[in-house]
Amino acid sequence: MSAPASSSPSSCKVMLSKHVANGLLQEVQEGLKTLEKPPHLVGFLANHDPAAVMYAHWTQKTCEEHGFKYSLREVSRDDIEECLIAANADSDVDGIIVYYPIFNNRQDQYLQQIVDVGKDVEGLSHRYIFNMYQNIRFLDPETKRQKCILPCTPLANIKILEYLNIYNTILPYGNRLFGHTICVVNRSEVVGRPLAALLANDGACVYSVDITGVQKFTRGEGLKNRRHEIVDMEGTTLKDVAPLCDVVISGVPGEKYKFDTSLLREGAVCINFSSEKNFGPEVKEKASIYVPSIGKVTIVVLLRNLLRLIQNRRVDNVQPAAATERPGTLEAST
Ligand SMILES: NC(=O)C1=CN([C@@H]2O[C@H](COP(=O)(O)OP(=O)(O)OC[C@H]3O[C@@H](n4cnc5c(N)ncnc54)[C@H](O)[C@@H]3O)[C@@H](O)[C@H]2O)C=CC1
Ligand SMILES: Nc1nc(=O)c2c([nH]1)NC[C@@H]1CN(c3ccc(C(=O)N[C@@H](CCC(=O)O)C(=O)O)cc3)C=[N+]21
Repeated sequence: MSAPASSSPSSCKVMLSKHVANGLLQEVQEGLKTLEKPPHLVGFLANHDPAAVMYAHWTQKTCEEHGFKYSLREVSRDDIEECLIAANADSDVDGIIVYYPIFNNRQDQYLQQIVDVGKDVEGLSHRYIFNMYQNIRFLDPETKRQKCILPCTPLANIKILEYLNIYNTILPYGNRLFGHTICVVNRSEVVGRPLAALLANDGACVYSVDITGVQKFTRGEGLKNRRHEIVDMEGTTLKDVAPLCDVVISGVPGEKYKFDTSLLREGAVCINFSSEKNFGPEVKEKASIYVPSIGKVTIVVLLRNLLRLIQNRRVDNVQPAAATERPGTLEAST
């Protein structure tokens, strides 16, 4: 019996993030083999935010399953500053993650700057954020042996786009998104804005959409600029830009928000990083590929960042004359 011609099954491929996570995990396992002892990640929990508690426990589980040591330190917010200073000085601690929000104001940014650059697994230190926006990829631009740390959720989105071959490896590293038009719905300082900047730095034309409007991030005509520039698109809304995009990435918090899939270009790639489902089931009628969540990749990226910190530290400890060893596998890609 053949299927009725009128209702052929949807041709959308639903891609689960575990496939990307498993590939990255292999890379992480290779890196682990080169170490004498398991890397030690310390998580500081100083709030009762359910999302943070869940993320912490989930990170712990992933660490323990894959040969990393994880310590969760639940502290009062009045003690967090001193605890961070102590962890910076403790040679038993390789990486530090602080779960936010804690004060939910500028004091959180202050705390982000206390974590030692050599232990900052989330790349929240000013130096990493500056280098990211400025499109400076190495801590040592001359010798290119120490890669900068990138924030986990934006980098997880990039790893998914690489897996989906949206990154075109025929093009040189740094230009591989040239020709793509990407919509990012969310412009928070922790995910949406860094993500838009990273994608534009890699050559994409990015429409960054938030509750206040649309901004366009690009490297200019023919990628003439070294880093992205931002233009405010006054009077433009999601309705105008979404149909232009071959990739749509959405991360709006709250269960009420739904991306209007009637705006999607036929065959667009759709990725959701919100903890809620920003795309309804009808997305499959329009999209070519739909990635419903990315959390698993985010956590593996966190572990990869931790290994990179250890690698960077190793390079730091080698005398320049002896520093002829080639960068390891972890430094070979983004
Ligand atoms: N899967 C992962 O690895 C991670 C997921 N998340 C999730 O991502 C979501 C966003 O987190 P944050 O960026 O920290 O939140 P946030 O509240 O700081 O930012 C939300 C952003 O969405 C925009 N927005 C809200 N309503 C909108 C609307 N109707 N139309 C267009 N834009 C709108 C806001 O303007 C803002 O730019 C949450 O669900 C969070 O749980 C966050 C971090 C990691
Ligand atoms: N310094 C810091 N960095 C963070 O990245 C951070 C934080 N603080 N504080 C708390 C929030 C919350 N957060 C989430 C991560 C994954 C999902 C998520 O949705 N994960 C799964 C679904 C979870 C499930 O299995 O049910 C997924 O995307 O597949 C949600 C929320 C990170 N946060």
